[in-house]
Amino acid sequence: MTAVQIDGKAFAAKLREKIGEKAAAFTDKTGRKAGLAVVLVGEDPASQVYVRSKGKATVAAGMESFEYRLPADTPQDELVALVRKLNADDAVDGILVQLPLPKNLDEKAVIAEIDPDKDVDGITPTNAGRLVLGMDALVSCTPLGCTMILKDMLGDLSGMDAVVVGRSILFGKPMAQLLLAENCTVTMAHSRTRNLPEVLRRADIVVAAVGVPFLIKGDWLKSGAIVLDGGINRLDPEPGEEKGRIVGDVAFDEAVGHVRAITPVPGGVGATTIAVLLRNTIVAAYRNAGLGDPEGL
Ligand SMILES: Nc1nc(=O)c2c([nH]1)NC[C@@H]1CN(c3ccc(C(=O)N[C@@H](CCC(=O)O)C(=O)O)cc3)C=[N+]21
Ligand SMILES: [Mg+2]
Repeated sequence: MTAVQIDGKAFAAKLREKIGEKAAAFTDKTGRKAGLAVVLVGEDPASQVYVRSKGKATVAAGMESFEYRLPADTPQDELVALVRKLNADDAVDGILVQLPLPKNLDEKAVIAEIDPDKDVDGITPTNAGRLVLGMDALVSCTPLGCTMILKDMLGDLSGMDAVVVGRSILFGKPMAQLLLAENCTVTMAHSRTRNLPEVLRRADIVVAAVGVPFLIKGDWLKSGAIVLDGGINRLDPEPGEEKGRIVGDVAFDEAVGHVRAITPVPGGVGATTIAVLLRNTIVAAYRNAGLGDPEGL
């Protein structure tokens, strides 16, 4: 079997078109653009890839982008003060603090400061709780994008065996909740899982984001599997390359000849993540402006 390559860029482009319309309508109704604030502390490589794609996409969608780049040794109280300032700023509808934070910072304490109504990553205790309880919530962009891709491809996911590889607050945990809500049988695998190939063997759906290049081998996957690769790993540069290539967590070249469908890296899940971030920002902007939910997103 040769897999369908899922075109994350095309999926994202369709979503961005709808978002652009909502953003324009928001500006008509309120007299200002919806705004997204991004805070990057230090130099995490995956975060740098994200920030680069994000600023451009935000402006292209008719929204405003506010970027804060802070040194890795920024003190806790300064970062908290910035988050509080953004919480209070009416021009800011969404706040994204890039994770992981440098080790000298208390990540949980920073996250708890974010206004849940501006929490476009869905990582505050309020939004995480609301997701688990099946209430309306802002939900982390990568897992929400993966769910949108799966539903677009398959329609009903009921009864499917899904394996989520990774258990982070941004990816694995919300991903598992979203798949549960779609009536999948969900298994969560992670760095202490004993026999990952065996766990993966029965998966109809594999969703991975752990940050280990090529961790998942082609022959670990069953031939009918649908594979969404959320890994963003920069390899060391090959001779003649200035920067290393960005690759996923799945050995794509092996898997592509084997499974039913797979997302490439780049151009798959990551491309969708950005569009979902804009989606969450416009949803937050509408709700906070008292305009209700924008339709069709
Ligand atoms: N609080 C927080 N929320 C996040 O969602 C978050 C984070 N922290 N920290 C870093 C990771 C990484 N991440 C990416 C999302 C999209 C691309 C992306 O745009 N990828 C494109 C372009 C890649 C390229 O430029 O080559 C693609 O895969 O096609 C990359 C990386 C979000 N993260
Ligand atoms: Mg893990």
